[in-house]
Amino acid sequence: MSTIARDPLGTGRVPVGPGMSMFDPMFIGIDEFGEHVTLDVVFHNLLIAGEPGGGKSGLINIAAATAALSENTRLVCFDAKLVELGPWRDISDAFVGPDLDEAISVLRRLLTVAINRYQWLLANRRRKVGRYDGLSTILTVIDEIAMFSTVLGTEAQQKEFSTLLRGLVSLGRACGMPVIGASQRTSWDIIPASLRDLFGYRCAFRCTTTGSSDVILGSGWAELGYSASDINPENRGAAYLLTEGGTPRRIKAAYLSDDDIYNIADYADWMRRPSGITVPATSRTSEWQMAA
Ligand SMILES: Nc1ncnc2c1ncn2[C@@H]1O[C@H](COP(=O)(O)OP(=O)(O)OP(=O)(O)O)[C@@H](O)[C@H]1O
Repeated sequence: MSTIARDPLGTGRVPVGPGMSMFDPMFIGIDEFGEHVTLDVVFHNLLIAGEPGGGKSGLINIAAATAALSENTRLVCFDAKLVELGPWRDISDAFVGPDLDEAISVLRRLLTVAINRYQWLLANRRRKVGRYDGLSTILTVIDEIAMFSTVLGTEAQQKEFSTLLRGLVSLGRACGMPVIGASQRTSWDIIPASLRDLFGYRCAFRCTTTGSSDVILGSGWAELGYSASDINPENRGAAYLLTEGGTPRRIKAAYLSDDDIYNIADYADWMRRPSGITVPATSRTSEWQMAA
């Protein structure tokens, strides 16, 4: 009789390592023709915005789940509400709740890692990291940017957070440190064009006005007929996705229920233990190594 060492999903079977990589296309849903929609997240930042209940957290969790199951990938989560990204806290290198001091300190550390990686790239005569460099992908996921940039802390701290975030979004993409940021509020003060334009991928879930849709996708798209205000409020998970150089595309994001999310998070946690079947990222540590 075979013995199952550990079976977090309670399926009675030994799970097989998924062998996923952040360098592979990340599946996020289907388009209006039923075709798979995938993103190249390692080299692009993703901005997700739209009115409450549109489906932002669903997409964020798809990305977090992919990262959690991918080899050599680390997660850094910012979630002032705690519960949206909470399932991933045990496998995150850092999980920041409603604490702006901590948010600033974690962003500073991420920027230091990014700068060290550029020094490494320069020393190795390279312009961006590759799949076989051995450097981990560090995915930073921020749910509700506005909580950190306008609600918590003092004005000076909020400004510092916004500056550091802009720095990470500008630096991260070539050194394997992409950022996925979400916002419920779709106004210029929360998503200024100078920040938005650093996101190569922009996903607009249902918005109330054409103006707020343009804040996410970019000025002029609503006039050309691409406005997330056209999305039926009942059609949750529907969005316009703009990828670099393209025109916005109607998509329906994939969706994971809360049970799915916790099952994947438990499985990822088990897989990441040294005794698991694979060890996707070097073990969790409170101090990131210089370029790992
Ligand atoms: N892709 C999807 N397919 C089907 N249903 C979805 C999808 N995404 C979201 N939903 C439904 O819509 C509800 C709200 O989704 P979600 O929490 O992701 O919205 P949100 O935009 O993050 O809201 P908030 O800003 O309040 O956090 C979900 O509980 C789910 O029932």
